[in-house]
Amino acid sequence: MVGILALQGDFAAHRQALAERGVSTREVRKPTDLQGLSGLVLPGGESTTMLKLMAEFGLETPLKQAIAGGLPVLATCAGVILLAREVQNPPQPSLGLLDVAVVRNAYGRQLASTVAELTVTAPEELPSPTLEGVFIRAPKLVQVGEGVRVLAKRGEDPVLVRQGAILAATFHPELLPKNPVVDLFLELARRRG
Ligand SMILES: NC(=O)CC[C@H](N)C(=O)O
Repeated sequence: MVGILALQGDFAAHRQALAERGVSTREVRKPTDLQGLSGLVLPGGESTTMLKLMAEFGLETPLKQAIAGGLPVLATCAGVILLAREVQNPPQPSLGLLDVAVVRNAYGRQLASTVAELTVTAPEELPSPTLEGVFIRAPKLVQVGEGVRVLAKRGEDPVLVRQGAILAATFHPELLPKNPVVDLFLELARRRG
């Protein structure tokens, strides 16, 4: 069972992407929803709103514990901002579980949203040399720690990274059919069992 943080944002698109792969999902809104999961999706949306709701629903500490305990995670866009060690533009609190610094809204506003071709830099993790990525008011990773592996880049910018069982994309793999990033996350979740 894969959980999807469903406080705000595009959790329904993730649900759909996983349903297409025959994976059952549970919407996560309260601490008990985290029980018995093999993976967790932190969707895109508005990270500031998600932070507020996380605090309101008492989810912050249990989420932090579950992820620190090795629960495989697919974080997309705002989800990456929630996990980052440092958030800029403007600074805001975060769970600090992923050793990256991010600048919010770094590729321009909603109208500058785009589909870009990405170069895969870890061929043993992703099958094809390129990927498509949908960027919507996306954050930029401006610093990536030593224990964080860059799996794909947009130009020179890292846009898909992995740290242990955390897979983090500044774009939206759930919005394109058959995106291999979702499959890689499911592989991590399967390994966890
Ligand atoms: N598509 C997204 O998730 C955008 C993220 C949003 N701009 C934020 O800062 O929280």
